[in-house]
Amino acid sequence: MEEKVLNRNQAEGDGYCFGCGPNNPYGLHLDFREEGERFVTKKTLTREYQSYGGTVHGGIVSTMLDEAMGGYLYEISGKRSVTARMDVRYRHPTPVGEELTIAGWIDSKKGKFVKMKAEIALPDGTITAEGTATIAVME
Ligand SMILES: CCCCCCCCCCCCCC(=O)SCCNC(=O)CCNC(=O)[C@H](O)C(C)(C)COP(=O)(O)OP(=O)(O)OC[C@H]1O[C@@H](n2cnc3c(N)ncnc32)[C@H](O)[C@@H]1OP(=O)(O)O
Repeated sequence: MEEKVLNRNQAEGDGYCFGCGPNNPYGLHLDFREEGERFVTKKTLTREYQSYGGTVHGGIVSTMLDEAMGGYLYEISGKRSVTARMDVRYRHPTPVGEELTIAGWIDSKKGKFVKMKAEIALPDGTITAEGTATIAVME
């Protein structure tokens, strides 16, 4: 499948996005690629990002889902895309120290609002968290 390499340094700002900015020393450095009609990356988190022992903090889980959705729209539109509403279903604990596959995709569009979906999967295919969001694509 064709894979487009994205250069976030060309994006607005200074590369300090907490989710994807390459220059933020405290950021997650999520490096998404467009794969077909999905925005996908893999990430293994260390225990600096945990809540209960061995489990990724729920806020970080939400951030990764948010990034997969808002970041995708920003990437394909070139316009600032802000999250207006977001819902997360935490199905299973998301473990630290295991490779996570994070993916986002478009569900539907209505005017400037785009409904998005996202998920986090373990190597065995278990979905640990699902996100839905309404993202506003700004003019
Ligand atoms: C290296 C550099 C990289 C660059 C960075 C890449 C980053 C990528 C990161 C990406 C990931 C990180 C992403 C982030 O972290 S984005 C940061 C977090 N999000 C925000 O800060 C967004 C803040 N909110 C707003 O700016 C506005 O509220 C928006 C723009 C959303 C709407 O403002 P607007 O002025 O248009 O509307 P309004 O608020 O006056 O409301 C007016 C009407 O609009 C309708 N309406 C409104 N909302 C919804 C909705 N949810 N569903 C359905 N309808 C909705 C509704 O009819 C409403 O009327 P009422 O029903 O209220 O009467």
